[in-house]
Amino acid sequence: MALNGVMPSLSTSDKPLVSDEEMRQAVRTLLLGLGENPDREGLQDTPKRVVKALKFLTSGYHQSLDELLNGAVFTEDANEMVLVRDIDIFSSCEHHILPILGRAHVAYIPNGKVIGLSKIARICEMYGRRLQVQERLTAQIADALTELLKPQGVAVVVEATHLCMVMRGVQKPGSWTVTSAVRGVFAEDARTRQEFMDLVRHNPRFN
Ligand SMILES: Nc1nc2c(ncn2[C@@H]2O[C@H](COP(=O)(O)OP(=O)(O)OP(=O)(O)O)[C@@H](O)[C@H]2O)c(=O)[nH]1
Ligand SMILES: [Zn+2]
Repeated sequence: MALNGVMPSLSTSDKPLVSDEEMRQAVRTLLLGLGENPDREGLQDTPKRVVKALKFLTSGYHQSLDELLNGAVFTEDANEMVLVRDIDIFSSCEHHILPILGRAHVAYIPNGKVIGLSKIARICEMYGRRLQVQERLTAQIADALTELLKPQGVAVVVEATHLCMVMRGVQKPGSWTVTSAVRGVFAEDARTRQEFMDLVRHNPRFN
């Protein structure tokens, strides 16, 4: 079953159009453009490190839902809301390639099938490790769960701070962006949506 209709994914065997060496040269050029000396001791390995780091931060392009799921969808006669909240998000904004840091809260109401809970966090990671806008990240998580489980509904809230708005540009360190995507019963029924929002707001810590 093809599970990648939600978003094109590069397969691990796709050959990159640009070699690592070319990428390293580009980073070296950036350093020169910044007025740095790329040959000084501290920077000698920087092009290599930057390429490695960027590849990791975008490794979600090379993952697929199939692979990530590892078969962890189980038949279960459950009809109540499942919510996994406070999933860390480390993504990169596609406009500046600067971090988007935050949390995702993901809920669904099953329709005969449940998913391994860790897989919900893995889905967030896969889409997070791409160049993103927060709206698309949020929608992709919701669409992936919809495609995988055909549940009664899915709701996703992402709360994040964009370092491009904190460290540069408008420089608003306290700003948080909240995005949501609702599908199925969460879109159709205000009470179900409200229940989700109440659970997201509730502080669940036992202390
Ligand atoms: N909708 C949306 N916008 C984003 C996201 N991440 C960054 N942006 C915005 O993308 C916009 C890009 O605007 P531009 O004017 O082209 O770029 P810029 O000159 O760097 O803009 P400033 O950040 O305002 O300095 C900015 O307003 C960013 O805040 C995101 O996830 N979603
Ligand atoms: Zn940005």
